[in-house]
Amino acid sequence: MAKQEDDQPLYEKVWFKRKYQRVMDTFILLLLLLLLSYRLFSSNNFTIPWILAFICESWFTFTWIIILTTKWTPAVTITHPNRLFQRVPELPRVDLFVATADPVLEPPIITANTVLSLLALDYPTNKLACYVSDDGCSPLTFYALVQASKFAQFWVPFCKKYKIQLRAPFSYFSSVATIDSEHSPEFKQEWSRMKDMYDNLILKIQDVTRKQIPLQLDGEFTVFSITERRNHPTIIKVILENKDGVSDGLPHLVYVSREKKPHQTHNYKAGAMNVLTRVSGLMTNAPFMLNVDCDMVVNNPKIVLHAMCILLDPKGGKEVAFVQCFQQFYDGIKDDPFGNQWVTAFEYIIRGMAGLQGPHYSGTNAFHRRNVMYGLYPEEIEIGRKGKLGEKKLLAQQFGSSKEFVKSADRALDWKTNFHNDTSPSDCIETAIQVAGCEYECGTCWGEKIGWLYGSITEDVATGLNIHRRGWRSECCTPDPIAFTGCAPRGLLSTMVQQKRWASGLTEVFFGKHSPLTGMIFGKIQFREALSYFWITHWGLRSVFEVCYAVLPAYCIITNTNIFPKGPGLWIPIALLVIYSVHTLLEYLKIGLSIRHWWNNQRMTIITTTTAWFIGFLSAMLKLAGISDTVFEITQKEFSSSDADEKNTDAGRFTFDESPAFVVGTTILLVQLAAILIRFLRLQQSHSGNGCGIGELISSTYVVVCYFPYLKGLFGSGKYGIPVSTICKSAILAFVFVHFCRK
Ligand SMILES: O=c1ccn([C@@H]2O[C@H](COP(=O)(O)OP(=O)(O)O[C@H]3O[C@H](CO)[C@@H](O)[C@H](O)[C@H]3O)[C@@H](O)[C@H]2O)c(=O)[nH]1
Ligand SMILES: [Mn+2]
Repeated sequence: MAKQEDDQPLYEKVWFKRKYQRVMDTFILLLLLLLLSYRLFSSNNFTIPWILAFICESWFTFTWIIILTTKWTPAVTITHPNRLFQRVPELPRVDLFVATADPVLEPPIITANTVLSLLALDYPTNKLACYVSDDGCSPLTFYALVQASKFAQFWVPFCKKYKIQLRAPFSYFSSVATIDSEHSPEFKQEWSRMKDMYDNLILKIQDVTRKQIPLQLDGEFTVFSITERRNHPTIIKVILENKDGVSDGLPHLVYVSREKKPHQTHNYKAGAMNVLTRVSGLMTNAPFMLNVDCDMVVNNPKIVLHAMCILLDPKGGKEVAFVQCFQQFYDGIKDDPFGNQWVTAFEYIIRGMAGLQGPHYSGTNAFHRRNVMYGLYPEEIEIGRKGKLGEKKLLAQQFGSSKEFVKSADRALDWKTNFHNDTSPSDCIETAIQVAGCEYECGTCWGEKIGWLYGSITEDVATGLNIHRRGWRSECCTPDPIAFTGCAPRGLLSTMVQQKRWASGLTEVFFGKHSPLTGMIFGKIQFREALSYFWITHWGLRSVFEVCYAVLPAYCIITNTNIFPKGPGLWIPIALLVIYSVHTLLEYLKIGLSIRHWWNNQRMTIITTTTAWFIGFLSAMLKLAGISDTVFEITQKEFSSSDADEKNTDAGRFTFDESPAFVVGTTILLVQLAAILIRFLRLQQSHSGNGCGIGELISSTYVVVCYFPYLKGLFGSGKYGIPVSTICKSAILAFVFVHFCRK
């Protein structure tokens, strides 16, 4: 019996078929091919718009093939944490990384909650260490963490004693706002005490944030009195230290604000992660690292155990470089008005990738192997790095000049999961300050071959791609309840900032030296995996085709030409639109989403690709041309206490500002409106025979329907209206376009 248990795997991977989906996807592909061949063989119609339409549709067909192969063989992983204790004599250490960068866009109370939820994980506390990177170098964030650590002394035991699931206090207290009589008096008493303490914590943090009580920069805080955000020495503070190594105490908690100098590039989040990797390498050197964004709170306290099932599995585990949990949100607005919750993308695309070489790394909610981050290849598993590159001199060239760090890296590169340092964090502060300096990486492999990669503001995709390129696999971990939840952008403006950043970052990857294509040809990215990476990284480029396809019908109406067939041929694009819509709608309904959710997402796909992605693409092009650099603009996170929600009755309404993305959108809308107007006033140029038909009118109207929130914005006021300057710019552009068409 015991023997049998020994043989049971720690996790299973189950591939499944979505037959109906396969049929529909294939059918849509056939329709696309039919449309393309119709275009090829209708020789009477080789006009410029016709050829442009053909090029765009070829591109769409190509991306459809990619989506189809990505979705073809989805898989789920089932983990068995209860077997872990029988199979693994000693659980390995895990270092927990949290990144924050701006105390205004990322309120410290959010970071404090994330940290509290991590400190309270169901895992031996002497095996955990939590490192917070603060790129904002903010005394407020530090203050919030210090206060949170005091609260943690009570909060963590409370959570563990009563097996609380939600261990970020704000999510717990908003789900359990009052307690009823069925609980024991003891629990009630402790609950009230916790609630009071937490309310007190919020008050304290809010008071200093709103500057009602000035933060005294003395004692622990003195270092902050001489700092500027972009010009300051490294600050490392050990806030909590589990000196006795007890398994039911509190984990270490370390605050790190890496050195910044005004003219030194700091590589945004990737740079921050690399500093945490080195600092933690000196302090705890855990074989595994979990990284989360400051807003991603733990939703399933057993998540580390689930992830360890995959990473420690004797068979599968050795090929798996990282375990990715889905990005899900606790404050998503109903029916996803801005299309930033990605529910279907995870369900269909990422699960699809999970059935191939594995999901891409999405920047947060991922467990990494330290030695893989240090550049290890799967072949080096058994021998470790020692055999080949073990020489200390070589290691120092790659990892930098700190002897202590090189030693720790050397140990990490040995394929063992139970290595660790015996020193305690506060013993290594001086060496840690050295490795967090902004010149430490000069001349080393950091950001190139080691750690999080530089050069793209979507460092996550680049880094994951590089790991897959070396032949590693990755795995999804989707336990029930879900692992982490975070803030989804709550408005159109922050959504646009995020989407623009992704589009430019992904374009950088697409055209960079670590593109999916080179990864496949020169590396070990499998063919279908490379295709799905192609899909992720082509977002910026896709916008060019989408913008082109959106203005083509308007062009045709104005010039009285056509891109769609007439007569029976017109049924091909109509059938495509209808079947595609019904099929995607069913995909939404099948996983419990509403029709409204589906429509919002359809609409936002058109709006986002033609605006934010287009601008993102252009800025990546400027970077590639060496004209300007791309900047990591942080997404705003809002701390949603219940009263803020009440005020926020208009959540989901579109708001606008003067950003260039809105100029593009407004121009596209005005061009369609102008075209439709021209058509109804019968101002079109007359043509013999081949004039514009109903197909173009339908398309143009469809674009207007998708852009309806913009139409409302034209007449809206305040933040709900498109700024006059934007309307003027767009009107001029639209006028130039119409004029150009009519010439
Ligand atoms: O200079 C910087 C900039 C950002 N961050 C942190 O990076 C994280 C992600 O930034 P956020 O603005 O929340 O980006 P999202 O749009 O939510 O990010 C998604 O996309 C990013 C890549 O574009 C990934 O890094 C993220 O993990 C992923 O969640 C946050 O914790 C920031 O504090 C830093 O530490 N330093
Ligand atoms: Mn985020």
